[in-house]
Amino acid sequence: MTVPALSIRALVKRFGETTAVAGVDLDIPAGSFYGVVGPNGAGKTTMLSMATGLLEPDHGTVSVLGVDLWGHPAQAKPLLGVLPDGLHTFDRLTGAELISYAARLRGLDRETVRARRDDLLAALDLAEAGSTLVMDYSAGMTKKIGLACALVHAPRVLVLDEPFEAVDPVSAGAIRRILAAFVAGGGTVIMSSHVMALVERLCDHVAIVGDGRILASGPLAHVSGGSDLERRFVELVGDVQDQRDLTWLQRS
Ligand SMILES: Nc1ncnc2c1ncn2[C@@H]1O[C@H](COP(=O)(O)OP(=O)(O)OP(=O)(O)O)[C@@H](O)[C@H]1O
Repeated sequence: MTVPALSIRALVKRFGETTAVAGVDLDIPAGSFYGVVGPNGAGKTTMLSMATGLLEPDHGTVSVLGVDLWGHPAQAKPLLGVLPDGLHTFDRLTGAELISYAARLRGLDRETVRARRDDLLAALDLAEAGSTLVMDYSAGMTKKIGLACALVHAPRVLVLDEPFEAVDPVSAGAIRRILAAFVAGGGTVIMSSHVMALVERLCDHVAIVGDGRILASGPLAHVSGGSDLERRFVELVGDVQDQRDLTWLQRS
């Protein structure tokens, strides 16, 4: 069997009384486009943060293409490209400077940095915004520059927290094309999203997370079980329990 892109074992994270991730085991096949879905507060961001070296687990292991992430971070991290949730970045740099900075940190030479920076700015429709400070970017532009930084060193595995959030439809199309080409070229994409239709359209595998656990995982058709993903999602995580009518919103 080929080595999984990401292999998560017995992963646990607690914040005080809250168990955000409650013992997760998950294998993400290399070459897959893997969706991670779940209700608000299910533990997706916490799980992906631990799976990418941003947050230390209380317990458990993570391997990236067979390399122990927390044991050998210097070998494992270059394999990853990460778009974290709520990117906190050096926003007093311009977009172009930020990409160059990310690329230089990864040890790319100046000529490669310049060429890739220009390619990414053009492909993500940020060429004009390249000389604008990131602090003046819209939410969607900030997402796109974060994605450019995640891609610039040509990683093998991309882990993206809500990559389409706040992104306009034209830019979303560009991102979809970039990600599809990345997977077609042998890369692996792992993406969290709340948009079921998007996951159904893009992903070939999916995991449904609830209460810090994996409720279902595997090929999309298998998890959806002949139904649509949204229905399966609600079946597994449950609907809003108190569905009271906000009658005071009605004028007559
Ligand atoms: N730094 C933190 N300190 C305390 N509690 C936290 C922290 N980060 C996450 N949590 C808690 O852990 C749980 C899981 O949060 P997490 O952000 O991982 O969920 P999520 O599935 O990404 O949610 P969403 O879909 O809303 O982004 C929540 O109960 C949250 O309140």
